[in-house]
Amino acid sequence: MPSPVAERPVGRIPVSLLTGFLGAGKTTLLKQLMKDPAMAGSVLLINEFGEVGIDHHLVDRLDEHTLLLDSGCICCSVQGDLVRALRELHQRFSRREIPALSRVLIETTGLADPVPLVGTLMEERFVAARYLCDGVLTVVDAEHGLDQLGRYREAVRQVAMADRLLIGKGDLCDAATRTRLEAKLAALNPTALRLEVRHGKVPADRLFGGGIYAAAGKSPDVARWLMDERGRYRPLAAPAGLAHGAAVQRRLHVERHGDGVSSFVVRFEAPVPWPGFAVSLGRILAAHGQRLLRVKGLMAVAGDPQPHVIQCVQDAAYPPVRLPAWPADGAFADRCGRLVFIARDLEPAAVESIREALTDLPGTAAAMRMAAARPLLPTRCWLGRHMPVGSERDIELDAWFVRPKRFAKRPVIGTCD
Ligand SMILES: Nc1nc2c(ncn2[C@@H]2O[C@H](COP(=O)(O)OP(=O)(O)OP(=O)(O)O)[C@@H](O)[C@H]2O)c(=O)[nH]1
Repeated sequence: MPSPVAERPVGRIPVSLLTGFLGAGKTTLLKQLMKDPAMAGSVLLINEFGEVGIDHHLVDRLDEHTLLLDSGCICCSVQGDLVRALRELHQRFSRREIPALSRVLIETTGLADPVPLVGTLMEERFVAARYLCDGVLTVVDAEHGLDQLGRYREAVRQVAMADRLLIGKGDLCDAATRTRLEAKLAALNPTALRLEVRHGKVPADRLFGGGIYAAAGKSPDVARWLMDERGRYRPLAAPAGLAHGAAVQRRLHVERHGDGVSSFVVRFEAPVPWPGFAVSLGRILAAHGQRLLRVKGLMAVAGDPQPHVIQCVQDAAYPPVRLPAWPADGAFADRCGRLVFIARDLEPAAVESIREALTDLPGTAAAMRMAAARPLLPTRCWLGRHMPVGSERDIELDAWFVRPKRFAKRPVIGTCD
């Protein structure tokens, strides 16, 4: 019997929102999910915060069924971008330019407020007649989730609106933190099905088919938020000039997220020496981690033709992986490394010092001395002060670990499968 996910829907096309705070593990889940045969015929819409998109390079299925919503924050431009994308998708489907759609899956930015997205799916005339919102899937970072729920309104709404709470990074979280997280999730959303996700692995048939999205059964806040949302976007629907539209979007963005969130990109003209880069990034995370919500990018590393994917959340750096090749188009076609930073309340002087630290990377010997002085950097470059390295040939790289070869036990940086 075919899985319910693969069945051709009668009438409206089901749409699911995949949300979760910055770095929670949405793309990791998407990457796994897209390998599931049950997802055949589904279309992905990927939205990212920040000028340079990374996520779509990490999901293998990059074809006409993966669309980028790359003009900023999806929840603040929902009437424009999302509606336009769904409209075009449906028109292409109606003209038989693309095969039947079994489902649309929208990966939101980590800062997205799901309320306007769900509101639009349920109420925008064109969309609601052709699509149905059948689920909000929220990935929760077991390592940082509690802190994020305490500090960010967006994280609270993502959890409260969920039909499924997908708890990832359980391997990085101690038992006491996990117990407190579970209690917080139960208070915010007692009815959502909670599923454990290990490195993005969860069966597709546990995620979908929950029926039409409804506020009933969720916290009373959910119905109130959806009600408040009604009419909020009317100014955008009015025949307004582009400048006016952008101003309204900017106002909505500040209303939703405050004006302290910023994003900037650091571009690298040449491949970086890994030890100097790892130590410098580790020092940046240690100094600014609380205000750095997310750092991610692709890096060109000296001596390696493959791009390295860099992933950090607050002051945690995750093991880098290699992509098989540089993207052939888009911003990374020039094969220059770029890091996208998303920060909250990071003053301009701090941004400048981050840029400087990454522009002026230390040589390998200096990096080793710096690492020896700070052995607990988030990028754990390790080298005993009394174990001098003769030459770069003596150094082994193992993810963020940089050490003399004679101490290396495990293989070097992994690849993105
Ligand atoms: N140890 C561990 N790491 C994980 C797990 N899930 C995700 N990660 C890592 O967390 C980092 C961020 O994951 P992403 O999937 O990129 O997070 P995201 O939610 O898509 O990030 P944004 O789109 O920037 O909001 C990556 O380095 C992942 O490999 C997990 O279950 N365990």
